Amino acid sequence: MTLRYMSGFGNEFASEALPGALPVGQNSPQHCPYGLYAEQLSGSPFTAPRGANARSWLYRIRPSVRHVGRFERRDFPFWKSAPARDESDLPLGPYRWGPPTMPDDALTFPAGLRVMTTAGDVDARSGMAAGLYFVTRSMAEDYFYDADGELLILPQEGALRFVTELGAMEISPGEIGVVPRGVKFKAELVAGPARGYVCENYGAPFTLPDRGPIGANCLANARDFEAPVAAFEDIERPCRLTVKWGGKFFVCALDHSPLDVVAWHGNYAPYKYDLRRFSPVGALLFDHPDPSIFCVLTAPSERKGTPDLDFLIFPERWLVAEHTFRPPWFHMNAMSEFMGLIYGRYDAKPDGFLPGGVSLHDCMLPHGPDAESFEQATRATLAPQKLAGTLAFMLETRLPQHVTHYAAALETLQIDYSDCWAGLARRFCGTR
Ligand SMILES: O=C(O)Cc1cc(O)ccc1O
Ligand SMILES: [Fe+2]
Repeated sequence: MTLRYMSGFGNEFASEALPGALPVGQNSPQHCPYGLYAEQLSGSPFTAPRGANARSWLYRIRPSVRHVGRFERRDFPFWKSAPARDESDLPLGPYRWGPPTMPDDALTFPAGLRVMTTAGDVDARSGMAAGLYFVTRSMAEDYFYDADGELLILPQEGALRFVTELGAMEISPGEIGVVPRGVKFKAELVAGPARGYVCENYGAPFTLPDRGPIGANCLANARDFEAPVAAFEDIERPCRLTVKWGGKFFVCALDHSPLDVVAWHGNYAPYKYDLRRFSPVGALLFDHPDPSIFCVLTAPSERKGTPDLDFLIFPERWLVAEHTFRPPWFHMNAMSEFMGLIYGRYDAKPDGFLPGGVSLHDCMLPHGPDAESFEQATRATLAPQKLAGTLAFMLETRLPQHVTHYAAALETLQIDYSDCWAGLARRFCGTR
C-alpha cells in the first residue's frame, strides 16, 4: 500500500478523505459537512504558549464519547509504568542485554511490548518507559490509545503500519514513528515478524531542539517529518478499544471502528521520520563533542537546558578529527542513558552491543569505550574514516532509570558486561 504524507514538523495541517469534509473558516459549524461530528483533541492545555500549543479538530462519523463503553480492567503484564522502583533485585551497575529471541506466540503491539526501564512518574507527567516490542500479529478490530504519554516507535526488524484516527503511516528499520497521547490506533504487520524499540514519553511532547549557533539548518530538518493524510474506517462490527490510563489498562466493547475521522486540521498528529535524513554536524578539527549534537527530538522539562527526555542518534558519519581520541570518551553523566542499536556496529562497543540489544548507563555510573575500542582508537592512524552502515540511538533522561523484572530476568542479560573495561590496564609511566 502506498501511503501519502504531509511534510513538516508541528505544522497546521489540513486533510480530508472526502472532498469538502473540512468546514471552511470555522471549527464547529451548526451542521458539519456529510453529517460529521466536530471534536477537538487537545494535546496541551488550552492556554499553553503558542509554540507549545497543540490541538487538532477532528470531523468524525461518531464523537469519541460513542467510542467508549463500559470499561473493564485488562492487563498487559510486561507494559510497566513508573514508578516501578522495586521490580528488580539487580545490584547497581551498568547493564547490557543481547537481543532477546523473537517470541513465537501471537503478539499484537500492546501485548508484545516489553518495558525494560522506567523513570519518573506517569501521574506527574514526567519521565518515561523504554524497552522493546515484538509483533507477530496485526491488531484486527482491536484499537488502543495511550492517555499516559506519547509513543516513540523505532523498528529494528520488520515493518509496521500504524493506522490511526488521523491516517496511516508505515515505519521500517531506520525510521521512527510517534503516536501522540490520546490518539487511537491499531498496529498492523506489514513485514514480519516485527521487533524494535519503544519509548513511552510521559512528559511534554517531543519537539525539535534549538540549534543555537548551528543556525537554521541541519540535524533533523522540519520538512523531513511526515504526518499521515486523513483516512477513515467505516466499519460496523464488533470491535474493542483498550486504553492505557494511569499505568493501568481498560478495555471496552464497541460495535464499530473508532478510526472514523473523515477530515482533520491542526498541529497535533502522528508523524514519522527517516533517521537517514538527519544531517549530522560534528568535529571538523579535533576532540569529540558532546552527543547533544545528535539530538533528533527533545521533551523539555520546566528546567532550562534540562530535558525530561532527549532522543539522540549515532548515524553514519565521517570521522576526521586530528590528534583526537575519536570514540566517545570515558564519562559519568547526571542524565541516564538507555541505548539501542538498529543496525551496524557502535564505535565505542564494537562487540557485545548488538542490533536489537540494549545498554543502560544510569545516572552517575561510569562508562565509555571498551578496552578493545580504546586500544584500537589509541593506536589508529587518524585518516578520514567513514562510520558506514551504522545506526545507534540513545534515550537520555534527567531521571534515573529503574530496571523492570522482565529486563532483570532476561536470559540475554550480559552479567559480565563491566568486564569489557577490565582490560584497561594501568598505563601511567611516570614520564610524558
Ligand atoms: O555512552 C555512550 O556511548 C553515548 C555517548 C556517546 C558520545 O559520543 C558521547 C557521550 C555519550 O554518552
Ligand atoms: Fe554515555
